[in-house]
Amino acid sequence: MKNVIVRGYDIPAKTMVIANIWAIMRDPGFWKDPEVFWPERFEDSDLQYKGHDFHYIPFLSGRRICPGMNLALPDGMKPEDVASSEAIGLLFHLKTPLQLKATPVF
Ligand code: HEM
Repeated sequence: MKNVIVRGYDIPAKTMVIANIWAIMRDPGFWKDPEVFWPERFEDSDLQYKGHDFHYIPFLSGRRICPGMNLALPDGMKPEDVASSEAIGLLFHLKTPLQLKATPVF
């Protein structure tokens, strides 16, 4: 590790640098009306969520990227079908087991 300068800022070796993802994903330089909830903005977009488009990183990027990124609800299952109530027992556990659908990335 060594001291570095990033965009004019001196970063001493061993400094913990935390990226402000909240601000990045609301940067008006990249996003039209960034504060507006407007999911349709993604409809005809080429943006990828896989950590290569650095202004759109809901699962982060790099080696600590979310490993659950490619999981989804099984076909035909709706969010309201996910039951989170517990069954009685010594330890609490989900009454209905969670189901996961994995999608290959490569
Ligand atoms: C829409 C759903 C999800 C979103 C937006 C999401 C987002 C994220 C983000 C941003 C991180 C990085 C956090 C950080 O380092 O500060 C992360 C990490 C992680 N996510 Fe997710 N996640 C989602 C679903 C899931 C699911 C379904 C699983 C597991 C079944 C999962 C497992 C993990 C784990 C284990 C990490 C830690 C990875 C590490 O630190 O190396 N996530 N997620």
